[in-house]
Amino acid sequence: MSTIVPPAVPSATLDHQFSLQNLPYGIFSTAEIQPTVGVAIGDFVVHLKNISDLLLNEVEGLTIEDIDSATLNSLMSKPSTTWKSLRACLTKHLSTPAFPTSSLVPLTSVTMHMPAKIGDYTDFYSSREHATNVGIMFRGVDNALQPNWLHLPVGYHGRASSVYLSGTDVVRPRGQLQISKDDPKQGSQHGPCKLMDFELEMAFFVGGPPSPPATPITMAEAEDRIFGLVLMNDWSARDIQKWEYVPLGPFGAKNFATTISPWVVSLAALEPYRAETSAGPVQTNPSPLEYITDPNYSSYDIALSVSIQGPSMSSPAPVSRSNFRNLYWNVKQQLVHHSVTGCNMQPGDLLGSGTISGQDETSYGSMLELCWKGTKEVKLGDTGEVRKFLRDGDTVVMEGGCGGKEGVGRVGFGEVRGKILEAGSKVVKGEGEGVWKQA
Ligand SMILES: O=C(O)/C=C/C(=O)CC(=O)CC(=O)O
Ligand SMILES: [Ca+2]
Ligand SMILES: [Mg+2]
Repeated sequence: MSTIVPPAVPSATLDHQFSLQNLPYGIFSTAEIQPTVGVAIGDFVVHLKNISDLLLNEVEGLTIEDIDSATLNSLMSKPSTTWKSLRACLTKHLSTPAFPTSSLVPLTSVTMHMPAKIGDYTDFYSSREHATNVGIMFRGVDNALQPNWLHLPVGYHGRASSVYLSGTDVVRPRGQLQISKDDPKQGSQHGPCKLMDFELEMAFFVGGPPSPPATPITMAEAEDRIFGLVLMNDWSARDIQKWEYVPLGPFGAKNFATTISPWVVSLAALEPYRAETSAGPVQTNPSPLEYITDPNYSSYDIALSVSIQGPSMSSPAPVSRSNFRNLYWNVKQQLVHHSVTGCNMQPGDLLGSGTISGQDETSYGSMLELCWKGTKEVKLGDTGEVRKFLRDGDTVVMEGGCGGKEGVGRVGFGEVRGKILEAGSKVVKGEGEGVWKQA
């Protein structure tokens, strides 16, 4: 556990989201530096290639591709022992006054890029409160939580190629919408989504060498197969979803855009913030089958928030505050269940947590729940503005981090943000791989 301020980077105080405890990985570039691997520390990024002699010498199994590539896939594909010794090596050198400051690039001068080439993307549905709330709204109180839900982490395979980086503008989708809200027999019409929504999620990147087919990952192996976590907004078109989801689940309502934050935070960084078993949901009624039983409920105390900034507002107003530990199924259980049938897991695969809603209505992770399918208005601070679903020009900002533990550095995730553009708007590639902006 790192409790000191690195002498060569005085900005990395214990209160800084990129304290010495964090050391998240990302892909950055500047006017002079092509996209490459960096580690955030205080107000700077460590340019790993710049200290490659030191790292390659001391970290067994590390290669130059791992620390100088346009994605983190090579580093992710290494065994967890390599990521752990890289972290230990960085921590050791950053703790000395002799750390070479010539390798530090100011955060204000960098452009961030997609952290990895995502081979496959899966999204879970692991908050009991979210599943219950959506179930009540889509299927009624009696069928809210399906009979399988407490036995396995429900999920669906999403679309990897439309996972974009924070900052991407999201064009309001067009699709099929039910003509009558209450009577599906009247059929559908084509038009712009009217019930545009966000979903507050986190997601993890699979790490370690690719698993061969028919080789399920066990609970004992799971932590060594999780490279790190990011924030995620799973943009959702609720009216498209309502009409299309029967019986195979989400399709076009969630395949047009999903955005993630650029810095990947390791489980080692989160370790001091592991949630007490008593702080998480109890899994005893029913107890999970043995292959997904976690002896110590493994989750993390990560505070999460969602804010919305309308076009006429000067800053985003908070609409929800939740916590990662609200999830019923944890990341290890999600990974193990995903592979139980023999599904091969690859470094760079992205697994979304599902919308993170808590019990309190101020902790709901989607507008669908916050406005209870349009029956309530959500106030945007004291601006006088209210919302049910998202309007064109609205920017959604999600933030997350761990902190406030005596003597332990903060571990922040930064933010994931995105603006809604009017249906039919054109976008072009923005600054940074994985970013799309209004044309
Ligand atoms: O039909 C339903 O119950 C709704 C499913 C979802 O909205 C899927 C989803 O994205 C899961 C999640 O984020 O928790
Ligand atoms: Ca989702
Ligand atoms: Mg999505």
